Amino acid sequence: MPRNPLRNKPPGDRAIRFKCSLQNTILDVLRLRPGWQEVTGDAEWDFYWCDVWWMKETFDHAYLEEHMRLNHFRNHYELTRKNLMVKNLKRLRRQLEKESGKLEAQKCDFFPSTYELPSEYHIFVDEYRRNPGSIWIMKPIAKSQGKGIFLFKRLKDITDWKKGTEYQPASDPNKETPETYVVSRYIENPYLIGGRKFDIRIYCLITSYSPLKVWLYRNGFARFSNTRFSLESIDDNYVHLTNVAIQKTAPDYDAERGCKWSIQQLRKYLTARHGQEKTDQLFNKMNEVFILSLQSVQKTMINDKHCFELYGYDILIDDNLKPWLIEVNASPSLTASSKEDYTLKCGLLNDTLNVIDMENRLTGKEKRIGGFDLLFDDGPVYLDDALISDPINNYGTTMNAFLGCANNRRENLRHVYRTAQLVKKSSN
Ligand SMILES: Nc1ncnc2c1ncn2[C@@H]1O[C@H](COP(=O)(O)OP(=O)(O)OP(=O)(O)O)[C@@H](O)[C@H]1O
Repeated sequence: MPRNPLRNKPPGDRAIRFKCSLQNTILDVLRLRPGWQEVTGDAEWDFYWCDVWWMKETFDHAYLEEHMRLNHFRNHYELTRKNLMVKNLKRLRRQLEKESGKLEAQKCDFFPSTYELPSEYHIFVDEYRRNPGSIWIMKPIAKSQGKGIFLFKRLKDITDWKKGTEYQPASDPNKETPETYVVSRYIENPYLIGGRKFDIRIYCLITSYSPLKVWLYRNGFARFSNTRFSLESIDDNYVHLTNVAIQKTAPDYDAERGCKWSIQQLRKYLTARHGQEKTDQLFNKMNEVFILSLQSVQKTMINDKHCFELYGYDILIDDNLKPWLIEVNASPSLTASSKEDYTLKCGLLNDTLNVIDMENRLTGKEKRIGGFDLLFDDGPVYLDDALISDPINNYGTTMNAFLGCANNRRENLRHVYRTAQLVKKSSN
């Protein structure tokens, strides 16, 4: 019997040959990995950190040997394209409502009301009219780093924009149809720290969709806006968009400070202000967001044992301590914006490679590998008490939520994961 059922190790004792399409921390990590050797061009490889274009253009024609591993699933975009993510989440909500009732379906209300434009324009207009005075945010589905995003209040802003050059297919001879956008309810009551808005980046590593196996990274970060939050100036992206790509162009941006907090810092702050229980509830709800969103695409994803995916989740917290899913990134930025950021990303990537285990060192029974905790393995994972120690550093385990009430811990967790269990049962 092989020790690890995935049996990644290439035959013989030769080096693990890797290819890498990116020129940032991942390349540094791969180059420093003992026993790994870089190959380029058409050379044969065992491990390829590719870009999403390679998946689209080449994967379907490539023959992959048993031990080869790739960092994307073929149709990763089911979760990472803004319009498809919402379509899949809406479907999950409908399914839960039909099978388990409205109350369970409400557990899926962690994404703001969203419509695809132009295809759902009329449904959006009905919703817009039912919510007079609300603020909406428009985002092109195929762009990132805040490009093309704007906020609006009046329907007229949309009609004017539709007439404008960005939307009109005629402005680009290669475009036959208008660019697809999503329009979402803008979360007008974000949780503020020092008067500033922030969002949270958390990493989840999926090593299989069937069965679903999810690893959660304990070290994420909060990204702050450089400018105090206000709803007066909805045209000011520095106030409303917290992505680093936008914030780093602000005139008073401090590159070394980088407007970032570690998750541990954030957790300490929230615990001091709201107490352990409320903070734990927030982090448990986030775990539920990760699991339900992944379950929403589980059946649609083309599972392939050669593939894994490191998703970057963007979560916004509102002033009621409710987490909102903003988007999921298939290629979360691996470029470091500061020394701390470089350390975090190198740690994340090294631990990712440790979980993928090309070296075939694991038994397959591990629940914690480096900074990763196993969150879901065809069902919620309950870590052994020995792994539960420091509530601040153990954010990802969910167990920490119940320190101090050990007897209730499992019961509470079962409650948190009830919906995930229902989804699993109904998918079988
Ligand atoms: N519905 C919303 N309510 C409030 N703020 C939002 C909402 N959607 C997005 N934002 C803000 O806008 C920023 C950019 O949004 P989003 O991440 O969807 O765009 P993007 O261009 O794909 O960015 P990324 O660089 O993360 O790929 C978020 O970081 C968040 O601060």
